[in-house]
Amino acid sequence: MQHDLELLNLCKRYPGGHQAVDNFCLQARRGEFISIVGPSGCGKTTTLRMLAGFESLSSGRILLRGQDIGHLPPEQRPTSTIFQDFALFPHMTVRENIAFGLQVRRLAPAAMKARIDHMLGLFELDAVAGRRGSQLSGGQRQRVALARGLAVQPDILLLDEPLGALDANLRKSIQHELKLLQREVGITFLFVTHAQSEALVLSDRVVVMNRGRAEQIATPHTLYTRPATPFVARFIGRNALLAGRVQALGHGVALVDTALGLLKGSPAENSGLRIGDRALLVVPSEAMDLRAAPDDETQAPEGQIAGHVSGRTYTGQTVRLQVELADGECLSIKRHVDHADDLPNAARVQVSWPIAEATVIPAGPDPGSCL
Ligand SMILES: Nc1ncnc2c1ncn2[C@@H]1O[C@H](COP(=O)(O)OP(=O)(O)OP(=O)(O)O)[C@@H](O)[C@H]1O
Repeated sequence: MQHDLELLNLCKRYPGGHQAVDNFCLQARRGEFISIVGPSGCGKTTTLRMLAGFESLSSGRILLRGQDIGHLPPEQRPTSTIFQDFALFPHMTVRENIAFGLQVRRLAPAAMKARIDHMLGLFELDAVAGRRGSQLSGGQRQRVALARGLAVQPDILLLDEPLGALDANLRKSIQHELKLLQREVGITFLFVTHAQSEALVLSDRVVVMNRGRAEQIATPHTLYTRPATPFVARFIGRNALLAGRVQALGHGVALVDTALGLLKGSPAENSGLRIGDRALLVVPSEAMDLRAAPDDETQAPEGQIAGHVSGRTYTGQTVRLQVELADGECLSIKRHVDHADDLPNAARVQVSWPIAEATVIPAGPDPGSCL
């Protein structure tokens, strides 16, 4: 199958030697909504700018439907970019802003008018078509930016934190519109965001970037349930990470010898784990079950861990109980507010999880993130 977009071993080394993007690879299907998330400075914007042509590649290739576009100037690439500040021309009207890219592409006047009218209708901007960019609300400016980006009928829409400047309510409603729009126009979206939850809600797949590299590219569900690296396990969702060594492997189960006893999980696919390897058992907070320890049990049964409740935070219908373990580590476990008082502070508890819902991954090098 030919991919819509292929990024092959993209590298960017800025003058001065900083490696901002390091062998970044991604293949996207036509119409996919892909987000790139990662800590500040990990190379998200640089990747997007290389795609748009605003930044040169140090090495690597960008293929669009098989054609190498990596060395074309921005105006010759079939991409549109929407930036966080929307970059509208404040002195131009909404209509003129949308017309801009079409004029650059020298569209015939009749075709241009038809295209602009269609965009004004699609984004419900007819009523403000004559207003200047400086006279619009945040939401309207965002819609003009989208209309301007899509008017040129790009093959790929690149979005760099396009919702970052909006307040929380507007952001939610525009998120929804963006998803509907993407389905309607059917083109590939590449979306850079700091907001992990936004990426997980909107995307077909998410790229988790760290230090210029794609650590894992997967569906939101897989990232949550099967993180492939220690960085992803720390960055996505709320996971407990228990360090140890693999003691046994077989039948889809890995037995890990940890400071808290022998614990079980499911080895990550293609992890190459072997007996004796240093490993992390990753247990999602949602998978953890908590119960009071029976008085006559001083140690947790095999496969479970013992601790005591050391604090709680109420968040509406749910409570997060902090559970301190024997090694001093703390877990945060969600519980319905109705069951929170069953386990008062200082109560001795046992924590268990379904083996299939915990993932065992290689411990890897020490964790780190971009500075
Ligand atoms: N023009 C430049 N010259 C030198 N270094 C740069 C330049 N632009 C970015 N960098 C560096 O490259 C790295 C990646 O930057 P980039 O803007 O791609 O990160 P990011 O993941 O988008 O960050 P943020 O989430 O903070 O926007 C950073 O360390 C940054 O300081």
